[in-house]
Amino acid sequence: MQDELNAATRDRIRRAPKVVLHDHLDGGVRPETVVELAGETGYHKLPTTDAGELGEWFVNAADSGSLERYLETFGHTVGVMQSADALARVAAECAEDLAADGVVYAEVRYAPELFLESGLTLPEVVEAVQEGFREGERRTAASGRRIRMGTLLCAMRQNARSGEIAELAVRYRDEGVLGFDIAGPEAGFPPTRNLDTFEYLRRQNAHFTIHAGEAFGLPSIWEAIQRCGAERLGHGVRIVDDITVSDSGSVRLGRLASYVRDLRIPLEMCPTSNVQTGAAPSISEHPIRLLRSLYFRVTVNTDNRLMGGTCMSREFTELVDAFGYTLDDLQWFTVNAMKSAFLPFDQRLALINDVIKPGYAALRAERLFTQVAAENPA
Ligand SMILES: O=c1[nH]cnc2c1ncn2[C@@H]1O[C@H](CO)[C@@H](O)[C@H]1O
Ligand SMILES: [Zn+2]
Repeated sequence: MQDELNAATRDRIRRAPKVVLHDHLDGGVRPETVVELAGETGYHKLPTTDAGELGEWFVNAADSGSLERYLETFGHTVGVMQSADALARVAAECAEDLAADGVVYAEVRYAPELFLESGLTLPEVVEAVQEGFREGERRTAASGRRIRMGTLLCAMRQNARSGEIAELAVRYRDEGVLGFDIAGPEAGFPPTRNLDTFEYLRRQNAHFTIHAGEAFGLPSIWEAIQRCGAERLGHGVRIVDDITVSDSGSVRLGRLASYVRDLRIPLEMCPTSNVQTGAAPSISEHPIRLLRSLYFRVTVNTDNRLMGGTCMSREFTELVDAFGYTLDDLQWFTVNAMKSAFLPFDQRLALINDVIKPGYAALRAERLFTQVAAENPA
């Protein structure tokens, strides 16, 4: 009976309240929208103008085994998002799509510096996206669902604009920008290139996460935490390199892995994306299983819904199929994510107690009543 109540079926996964902390705006555009915006803006470089084919093209091209080649696919989404209207549309649709998948709280990130090709300024980019997220929240509410959107601004590791982007994040902190991130190719661009930026953010009491331990190993995670002061790790999968599991099954954590676990540093894990970039060999061999079993602060995320052909429900489904996770596990990941959000503490607590826990409880209880109904047919 307990198993029955706790079973994570496809339908329940979709309806369960979910939280995503690591989702890129320019990695989650609807293929139809890419095609339409390309037509409107005269962007001629798309490999096809058939939306179905384009969606498949993104997934296949991103399935490259290399982060650098994975990132090349963003040229097409970034290319069609160069106007305020395009940015607002993509942001509104992002909120709607996440909400339709049962996401109740999302932190979505993007790099403002990539959207200046047609003359927008950095503040204009941020304002357009914020307006789009607000519109998406309104449309979602009108459809009877609820989603709360937060924004993270990324600086690109290969560019030298992180100071400016951090200032932008601080300037818009009361308008829904909750934090900062460093994204882009990891190898050759250590986060310590931006030490001044991180010091500035700490002086401002601002939040930041860093993509680390995805395409590069432990030194990158160590730098992100100990030299830069990252509160969360984007991916962080390579932390397993500091964990030894003996043949008998006993586990030894190195000092960095212990530190990450002891301080409850959130790992923004993105299973599908990690397989696509070669950071993990397959879902069934993904380090998330070991890290979850050791009670690291693991969260589950989409990274790029377009490039991964994915959504939160699909990420959860893959994990349920691979590891036999139940609703209890999915609730644990979701509460972990909500605890780790850059939203103020009182609001995080309210979302956990008033939305997430009751949502999972209702799913378990439903099964209880169908059972009773089946035993006592009218
Ligand atoms: O998994 C990732 N690792 C590193 N960088 C990424 C990943 N996914 C997307 N981006 C980069 O972040 C930028 C801002 O959204 C994207 O344009 C892409 O270049
Ligand atoms: Zn990412």
